[in-house]
Amino acid sequence: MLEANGLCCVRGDFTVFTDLGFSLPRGKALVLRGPNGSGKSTLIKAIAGLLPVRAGFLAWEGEAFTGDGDWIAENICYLAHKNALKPELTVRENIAFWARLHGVEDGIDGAMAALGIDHLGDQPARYLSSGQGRRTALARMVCHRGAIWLLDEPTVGLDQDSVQRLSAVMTSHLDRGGLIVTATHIDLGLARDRSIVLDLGQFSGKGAVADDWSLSEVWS
Ligand SMILES: Nc1ncnc2c1ncn2[C@@H]1O[C@H](COP(=O)(O)OP(=O)(O)OP(=O)(O)O)[C@@H](O)[C@H]1O
Repeated sequence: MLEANGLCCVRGDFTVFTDLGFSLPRGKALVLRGPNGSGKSTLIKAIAGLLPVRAGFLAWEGEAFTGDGDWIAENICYLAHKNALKPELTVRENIAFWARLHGVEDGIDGAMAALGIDHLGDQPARYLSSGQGRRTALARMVCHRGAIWLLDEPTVGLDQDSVQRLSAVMTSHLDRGGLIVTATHIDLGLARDRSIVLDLGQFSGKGAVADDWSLSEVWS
């Protein structure tokens, strides 16, 4: 269970959101919606430990986040707007590097097949198209053993087939007991009972609560 209670995040002198709360059980995705600038990336970065929280707290399995780097590396898989691939390494080498770092080394072939990039294994990352680069970053993510996936606009550059592959990969992660927080402007194709929508646009600066749970359900 990932929980946020009374969260307030500030960028510069701008309060992005205040009093934001949610409770996300394993097996579910929290889908962040809202217009540009409403705070989706800010919330994801705060969960990833990359931005300080001005007020409130985050908790995992009942324990408040401490910001410990080893814990974050082990439990949180963060995909930002940029793919962060090493351009001189091949697709396979990029994925293998990540898999060695995060502990799932036997999943490389399966991850490449799941994202439809098995034919690109020997291609240096600097020669990938935009969508191929994104698919490589997503395959790398599949090799992370962490339960918490943070995906900031994961579909950027993806064609329709790749979006379906991403949806399948996300569903598998949820089936394994993982959970996902993702910002997106498009429908990811997740089953309705697997996702909870949090619209930051309605609540930025005023407090935000997942729209299909009542307050008492969130905190009971
Ligand atoms: N370093 C910064 N200093 C000051 N304000 C910032 C900084 N970074 C972001 N902001 C502001 O914080 C607010 C939230 O930005 P954020 O990137 O979280 O929005 P978003 O919902 O992810 O937007 P988008 O849909 O465009 O990706 C915006 O108003 C933005 O201008």
